Amino acid sequence: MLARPTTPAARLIPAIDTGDPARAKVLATALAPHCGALKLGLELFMADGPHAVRAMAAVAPVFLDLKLHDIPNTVAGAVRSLLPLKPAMLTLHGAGGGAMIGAAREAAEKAGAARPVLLAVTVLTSIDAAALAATGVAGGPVQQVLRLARLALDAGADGLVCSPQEVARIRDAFGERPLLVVPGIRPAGSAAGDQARTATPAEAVAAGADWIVVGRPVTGAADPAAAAQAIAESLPA
Ligand SMILES: O=c1ccn([C@@H]2O[C@H](COP(=O)(O)O)[C@@H](O)[C@H]2O)c(=O)[nH]1
Repeated sequence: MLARPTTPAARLIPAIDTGDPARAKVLATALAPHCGALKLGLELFMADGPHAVRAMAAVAPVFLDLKLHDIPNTVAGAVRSLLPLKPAMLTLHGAGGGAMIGAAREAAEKAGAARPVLLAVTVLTSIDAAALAATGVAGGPVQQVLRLARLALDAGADGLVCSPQEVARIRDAFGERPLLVVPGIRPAGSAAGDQARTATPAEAVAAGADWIVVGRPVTGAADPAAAAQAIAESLPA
């Protein structure tokens, strides 16, 4: 399994969000020397599938963010189908429940020591308190993140995806054991876009994030490698 990062640069996971495989290759090649892993999500996977994963894995560990969410049997099958691609990290949706996460863990164990880190997505970082309430969930984002975190960790998830605004509360409740991967990161002065629960890279790491996921502030910069380096340099040692 991918080990916890030990240097500031290794904490950074740029999100390679593009449907253009050629652009993805350019970004991955430029950013690989400045990060701990590269995130490949739905946009690129829908466009280029397993080929994109193999191409990215040739330059850096791959955080495959597909947010699997289905009945346990189907998610276990999806995990088995993904294992030959050797993703370093893989996301499941925490709202899929304990049986789904347990089935995913059992399927992932087939890869032995090389299995991917299994991360449960809690409450998407684009969702604010009002949007969460509109889905019928009682309590605010922090309460729901802690509820889903307990369920996921008890069911066999290695860690969680949460916003920087819940990191300290998760550390208080669950200690150092869960691996925390944190999107919703915005360097000072950068546009929030559709992200609702945000913090700066340094704030997220100071709160206890293991990895930070940064997409547009890096990939939309004139020099993505320089933007990644600047973020790494802003992090506590
Ligand atoms: O709750 C979540 C889960 C995943 N993401 C992903 O992270 C990146 C963030 O990109 P930005 O451009 O920095 O906003 C993106 O790939 C999301 O799919 C998330 O933002 N929030």
